Amino acid sequence: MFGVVVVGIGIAGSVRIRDLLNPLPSSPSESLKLQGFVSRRELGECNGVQQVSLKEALQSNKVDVAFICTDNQNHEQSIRSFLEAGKHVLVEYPLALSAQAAHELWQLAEQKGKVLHVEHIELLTEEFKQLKKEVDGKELVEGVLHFTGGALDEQKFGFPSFSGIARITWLVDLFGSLNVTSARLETNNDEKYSKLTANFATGDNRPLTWIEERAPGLKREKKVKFTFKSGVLDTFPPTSRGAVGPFMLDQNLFAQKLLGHISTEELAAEKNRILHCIELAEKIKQYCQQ
Ligand SMILES: NC(=O)C1=CN([C@@H]2O[C@H](COP(=O)(O)OP(=O)(O)OC[C@H]3O[C@@H](n4cnc5c(N)ncnc54)[C@H](O)[C@@H]3O)[C@@H](O)[C@H]2O)C=CC1
Ligand SMILES: C=CC1=C(C)/C(=C/c2[nH]c(/C=C3N=C(/C=C4\NC(=O)C(C)=C4C=C)C(C)=C\3CCC(=O)O)c(CCC(=O)O)c2C)NC1=O
Repeated sequence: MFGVVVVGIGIAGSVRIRDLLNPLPSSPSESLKLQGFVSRRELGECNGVQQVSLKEALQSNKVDVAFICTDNQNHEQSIRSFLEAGKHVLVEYPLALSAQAAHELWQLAEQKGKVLHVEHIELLTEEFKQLKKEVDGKELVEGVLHFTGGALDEQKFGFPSFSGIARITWLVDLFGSLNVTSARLETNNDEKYSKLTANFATGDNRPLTWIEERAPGLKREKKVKFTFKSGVLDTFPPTSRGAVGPFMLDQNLFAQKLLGHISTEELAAEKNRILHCIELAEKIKQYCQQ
């Protein structure tokens, strides 16, 4: 059994508590036991789970694992503290808000011999799995991924290439390692509007464009237009709702890592993808600030 604390009780943290309290029968998640949660607010109790202080969570020998579900700007500090205290860590993406911090945190986890898992529900949705099937085996000519969504506070969630890292992860998972060729950010502070445009080249030197557009009230939506030698893909293939939600799938994967059931090859591939995506986010930020 691994004792767990959840840190940060917003949307993601609440889903984590729900899923920890209701593990799928006979799934790896049954080896996780929720011991408490950490919040800056005085919540006392949440679904029968006790609030604990950050200090208690770090020091308690009943806690083996921390789920970090706070705003992005807090991830680095929280991960560092829990790893230093000898705990395994699951963190909601993005791992950190700079490539350097990401590398340091990974090094620390390895030094401490602890699992550092970066949630990646964007790869675990039925929508993405179907898209990946469609794309598999096709030869890309050029492509665009356009995301729209509500405004995010940059103070809390970081530069848009980091808060939007799930879109980079999609492109890397579909088309392999990428290079950033240019990027720009347009903003209108009065309207809390931001539009990031990043241009990539694939390993075969094919162009990919990512647009991340955010403003209050903008609907959370993704559009793709992938031109292949064999034709254009510009609608998402139809999907049925998966039997198990993406956060639960991610939690099961994490539990399998704790149990030592994931191969070293798979772990290394995941680490490479995560660090590669963070490096792309960093390069995009640099281009935008030039
Ligand atoms: N909402 C979602 O569907 C998904 C969220 N994520 C990630 O999950 C993280 C949280 O996102 P949301 O839950 O959507 O945001 P949110 O704003 O609803 O929740 C963040 C919570 O963390 C708390 N918090 C911040 N600093 C803290 C600290 N030092 N100690 C304790 N609590 C602290 C805030 O008060 C807030 O309640 C982000 O990293 C986000 O990228 C990732 C995938 C999906
Ligand atoms: C309803 C309001 C709503 C909010 C405020 C919300 C926030 C939100 N959703 C995210 C990702 C995500 N959110 C979801 C899914 C959900 N997340 C949910 O809160 C719910 C209800 C679902 C529905 C099943 C998924 C699958 C991702 C991964 C990225 C993606 O594929 O879009 C992220 C991480 C950053 C990002 O990739 O944009 C945030 C902050 N999502 C929402 O849907």
